[in-house]
Amino acid sequence: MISEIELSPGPEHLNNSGCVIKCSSGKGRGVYASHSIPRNTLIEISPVLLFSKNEYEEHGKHTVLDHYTFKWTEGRMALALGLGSLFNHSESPNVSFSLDTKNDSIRYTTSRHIMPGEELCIFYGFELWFSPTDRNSSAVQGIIPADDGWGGLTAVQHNDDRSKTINSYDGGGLDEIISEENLPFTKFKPPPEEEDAESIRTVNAWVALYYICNGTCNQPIKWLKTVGLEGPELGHLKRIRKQEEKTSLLLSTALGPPELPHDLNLPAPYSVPVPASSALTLLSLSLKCALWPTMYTPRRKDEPEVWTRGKLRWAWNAMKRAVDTAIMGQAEAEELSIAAYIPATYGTPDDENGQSIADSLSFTACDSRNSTRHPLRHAAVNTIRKLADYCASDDPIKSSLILDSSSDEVARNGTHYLLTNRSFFITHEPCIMCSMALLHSRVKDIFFLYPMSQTGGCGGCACLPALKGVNHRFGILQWKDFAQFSDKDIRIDAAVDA
Ligand SMILES: C[S@@+](CC[C@H](N)C(=O)[O-])C[C@H]1O[C@@H](n2cnc3c(N)ncnc32)[C@H](O)[C@@H]1O
Repeated sequence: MISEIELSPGPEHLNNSGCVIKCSSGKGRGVYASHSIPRNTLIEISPVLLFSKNEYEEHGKHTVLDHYTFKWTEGRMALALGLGSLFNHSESPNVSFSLDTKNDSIRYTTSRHIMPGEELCIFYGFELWFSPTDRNSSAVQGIIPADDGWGGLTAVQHNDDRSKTINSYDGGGLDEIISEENLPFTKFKPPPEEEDAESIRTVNAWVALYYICNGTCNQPIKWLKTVGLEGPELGHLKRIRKQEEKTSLLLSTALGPPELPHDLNLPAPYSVPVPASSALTLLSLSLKCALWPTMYTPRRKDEPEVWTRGKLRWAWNAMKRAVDTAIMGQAEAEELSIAAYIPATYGTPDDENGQSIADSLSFTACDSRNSTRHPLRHAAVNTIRKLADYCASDDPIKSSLILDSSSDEVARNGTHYLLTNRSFFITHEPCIMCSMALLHSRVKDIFFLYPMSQTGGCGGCACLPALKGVNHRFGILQWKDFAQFSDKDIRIDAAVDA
């Protein structure tokens, strides 16, 4: 790493974010930070020089320009002026870029905190024309970095694969509703919901009971609101039960009783069975409320999810991303060709500065059990783990993971789980272990391409969300036509756990 003193001050200061040009070992010139730069800083806006498709095909692509140009709209190619052409490629980029086609420029923003002297790199895409110096462990660990979705600095492709992998939902109105029979996937039909007293699942929870003195004593309720006992596991239950002059407080599901404040003079807590999930029908509501007041979150059985063209475009891109990641993992690290992708929720809004936060909220990983010699490093688990690591970080935008906490789905499943309200895309039907990990993470739905009849946990050899005793249901959607994503065959042995 180059020190701050070596880099500044000096004639290399080319922009006011303190980015300088230096020689980058084995890569030619590169862009470096002369001082630390916070995450999400716009460090460069490069105007572009545009080449028409013909001009580029006939001339540009036969020159060195082909190593510098970005794919633009309408088949055009763009050469970034300013610093834009000098960002080198990395598989763990620290800068993301967005094409501003209205203003004919490219905007470069740091995707994490940058240390002084660090090289600033972007991700060019999966198809490189050179051997990158930093090609190393990232693919091997099942960690594939974020792509800006534009394919990066690659030349226009003419091969058949590209024509086959065009998103057929591109173009047309985003809000156009696509009818059920024209959806590109089939939906697994879950069994009926619990309806009788026997099928209600419970968990034991600690409760404190007290008597209201003169109807005014609500300190215990105030204490409960501030004490931080509210875990996601109790999100489907009301915290207070009032029965005439008695009030009971729902405290926690911890193994041992929680400690109560001495000054409130509450009696020792006791443990009672409470419903393990919210009520989906009125019958189930009355049965569950007899145990403890429970939230009513009816599943709108007769109203299937509405799919618009825009949402299908989003889903198609997400599935394509999983397929590309699988192909890359197989090619680069001889992994099994299985990969998963968790996209940001459809319609994720930009931040207050108009910057997209979707990339920061998206996670992808391929299977890495071969390279790591770790039998549990499946693609689904690797991807969930990346999301979990992100949730454990101090990133200020991570609260955006829960985009609509008022939705039925969030209310039903609790707001604090890793995959609450999130869709999960995976190339192969996940095995029982991965399906259980997804269930525990409260995934909203799972999309896959290849069914795994001998090992799958989403209808193949078992169907986890349909099992009696599990406390969450998720949607299962199998894409009908896998050839649309790639002409490469990424099927795996039927006996393998995906
Ligand atoms: C857009 S230019 C980047 C600036 C370039 N280094 C220069 O000095 O002009 C792309 C070229 O940089 C080199 N390059 C970029 N990233 C690299 C990497 N990770 N490893 C090796 N070479 C890289 C390749 O030669 C590539 O064709």
